[in-house]
Amino acid sequence: MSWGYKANNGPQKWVENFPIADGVRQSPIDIVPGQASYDAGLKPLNLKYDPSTCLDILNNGHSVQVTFADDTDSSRLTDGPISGLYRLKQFHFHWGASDDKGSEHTVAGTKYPAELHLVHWNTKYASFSEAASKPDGLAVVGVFLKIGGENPNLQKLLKAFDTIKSKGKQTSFANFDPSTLLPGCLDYWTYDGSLTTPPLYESVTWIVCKEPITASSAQMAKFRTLLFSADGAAPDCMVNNYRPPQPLKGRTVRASFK
Ligand SMILES: C[C@@H](NC(=O)c1ccc(Cl)c(S(N)(=O)=O)c1)c1ccccc1O
Ligand SMILES: [Zn+2]
Repeated sequence: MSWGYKANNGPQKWVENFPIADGVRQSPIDIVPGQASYDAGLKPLNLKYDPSTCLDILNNGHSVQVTFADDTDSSRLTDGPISGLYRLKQFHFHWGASDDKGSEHTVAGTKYPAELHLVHWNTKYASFSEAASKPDGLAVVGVFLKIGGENPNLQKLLKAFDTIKSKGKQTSFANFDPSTLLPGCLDYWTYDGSLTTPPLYESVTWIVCKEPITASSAQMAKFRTLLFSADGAAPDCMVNNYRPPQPLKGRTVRASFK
């Protein structure tokens, strides 16, 4: 049986096939603002995305993912806590069965209804898959979603959901600008962590934005119409696809803001 988010294959069981689940730099974590240390040396994030690199949107059986052409530097992240240039590979979300949970990172114990992850890989390596297992291989920008007014930029994504309801469904998705999903203020916390899904590689520089973006409760309900299950199988709602916070194990969380 493959990994998932249920009692019999979920986060508490992942260590059986992925022993690094008990590693020293696992993600997500609970971010405690009062314990983060302000670092004046941290640069502002420099994100530049080219909508023409947007390729398609897919239900990978664990989340909904939008993938990008990463054969050029036209959608990339520089500065912030990283050195060098990291190319955008994909973005995806994690969310709950109800509006009171769903994010992977938490802030002083507070759970948000969802969390967006923009996954970038270090161009000192030849590809995403080569970078994914290196300690400085990946940089993920995390953005919390909170319940508020309808988010028109999210609406473009949600409209595609009916065509990718079940696992393995994919459809072309062009000219989407992921910067429309970023908050106005790019203050962030940063720490060394891991993929939050198997294979849980400890290869991620996490960059978690302090300011959430909004989604309406109806938009959150749309995420919950997606299925973990493939066409023809018993429908299994895609909800609670989040890993809970992991032990900090002595790591420092830095803040880009006072
Ligand atoms: C669910 C999906 N995971 C990723 O693609 C993924 C990749 C990199 C990062 Cl950094 C993250 S994360 N959540 O830490 O931002 C998630 C997945 C994993 C394995 C096999 C198939 C599959 O679809
Ligand atoms: Zn993720």
